[in-house]
Amino acid sequence: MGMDEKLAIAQGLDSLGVDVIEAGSAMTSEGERLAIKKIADSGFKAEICSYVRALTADIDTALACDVDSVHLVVPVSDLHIQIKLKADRESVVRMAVDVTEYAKDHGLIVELSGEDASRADQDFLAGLYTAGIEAGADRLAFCDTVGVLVPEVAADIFSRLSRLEAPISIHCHNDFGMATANTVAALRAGASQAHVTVNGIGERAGNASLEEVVMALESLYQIDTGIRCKDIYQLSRTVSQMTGLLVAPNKAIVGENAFTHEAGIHVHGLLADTKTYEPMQPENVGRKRRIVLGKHAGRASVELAMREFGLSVTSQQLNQIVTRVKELGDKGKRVSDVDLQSIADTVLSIQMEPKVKLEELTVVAGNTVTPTASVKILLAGNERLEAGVGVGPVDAAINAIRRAISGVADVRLDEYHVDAVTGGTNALVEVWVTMAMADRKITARGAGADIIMASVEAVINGINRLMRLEEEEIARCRKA
Ligand SMILES: CC(=O)SCCNC(=O)CCNC(=O)[C@H](O)C(C)(C)COP(=O)(O)OP(=O)(O)OC[C@H]1O[C@@H](n2cnc3c(N)ncnc32)[C@H](O)[C@@H]1OP(=O)(O)O
Ligand SMILES: CC(=O)C(=O)O
Repeated sequence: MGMDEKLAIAQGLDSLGVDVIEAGSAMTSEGERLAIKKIADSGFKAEICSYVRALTADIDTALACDVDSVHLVVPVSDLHIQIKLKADRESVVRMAVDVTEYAKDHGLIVELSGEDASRADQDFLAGLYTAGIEAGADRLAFCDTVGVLVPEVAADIFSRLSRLEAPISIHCHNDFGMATANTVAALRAGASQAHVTVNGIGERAGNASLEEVVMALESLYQIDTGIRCKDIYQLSRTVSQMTGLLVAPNKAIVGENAFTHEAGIHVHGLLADTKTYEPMQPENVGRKRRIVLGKHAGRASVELAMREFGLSVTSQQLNQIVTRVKELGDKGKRVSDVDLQSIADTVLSIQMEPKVKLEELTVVAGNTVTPTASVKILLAGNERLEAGVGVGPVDAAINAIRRAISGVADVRLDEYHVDAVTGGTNALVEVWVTMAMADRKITARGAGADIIMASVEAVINGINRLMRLEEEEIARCRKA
């Protein structure tokens, strides 16, 4: 991340209500120093911290960035002391004490941290912490650097360390997928702070995730963390966009599917009470519930979708629609709103002419031209010609179509996703879009060997669906 990205994330963390922002390691690079200084000088409520090694030169670098505090890390396992640092236990304690005193003399808050603490001799570690407190350390930290803690051991260690005369943080890595569980166990046993990262990003398999730790404490232990939970999802999206690190769809709390339901049995239960299949309300973390259709759909979910479409169906028609949805699901397809509408139209024998039809599309792209598209469409039988430019040929084609229908249907493209269904450069692609007009949102699909045509098909399907929904809404209002 560059300075702008780091600053935006720091702003998000500060608004979320975190106590300390570790803004980076000041000794890393000039760019990192500029970013840390900018964050430190931004007047955030949170304490701004820099990671430092047990070296006075690192303290000087952090001081030049105007930080409030340092996360002063000292290797404490024999493996790290002897093999990595080529030192011994006594000299490590001396380094910790000397650099803590140096940092305190220069006005910094010091969090003295044991690196690889979970593989260290715990008596030696306790002695080092005590020496650090005597040298002025304000807080301590215990790093499970390679993620080998388990919750029982974390609880056992922290029930002893929490007797020391300084608050102590838990810092967990996720190599075995245990970071959240270990963090929560340490907090329950007396740790007073937790080091966490948004979306669980971090070295190797990452660190304990902020959203998981916060929501586990809030929902499972009824602990008020002081975090503005409703802003968690927005910050997760910001971090993902700014780092380019995609969040897995099934990631707890912030994954695309964390509040999405497809299974018919689940949707049936949810309709009676959302608590049946949701351990927390999606709104609590800034999310919305989504019900999608696929081969696991049941009558209850399809009936719900029909009601949302404003269609009333008989029990027999409902069964037919469910069967066709499952047939599509069996072919490995997600069922878009447009797919469902066309299934319902077939079963209910409804014949609708699409409002928008593509007549012609020409796209020019290459290394010496701005991608440009021209379209001829029929809009309710009237010919419209338009052109558009874009960052690429797909963008240009979609912009041209949106211009051709503007004034009649002002649609937004909220999400665009393309999958190669088969391999190779002649792959069959499937394009999936989420489109919106005013506050209505729908999904649509297009497929083919030509990525531009598949994209245009998906977008035109979506536009037709949105225009039809609007027409039906107007008709309902007139009737009422
Ligand atoms: C677990 C964690 O440490 S999480 C934080 C990790 N953060 C970073 O690594 C920040 C990014 N790192 C960097 O930009 C570079 O590694 C720098 C600028 C810090 C150092 O670069 P270099 O001087 O080229 O050293 P290099 O990275 O090869 O090796 C690290 C050096 O730090 C020493 N070191 C490592 N940890 C510590 C520590 N906690 N205290 C004191 N010295 C340490 C190593 O022994 C090694 O010293 P040596 O070069 O005298 O053998
Ligand atoms: C400091 C750190 O990231 C660790 O030891 O895990």
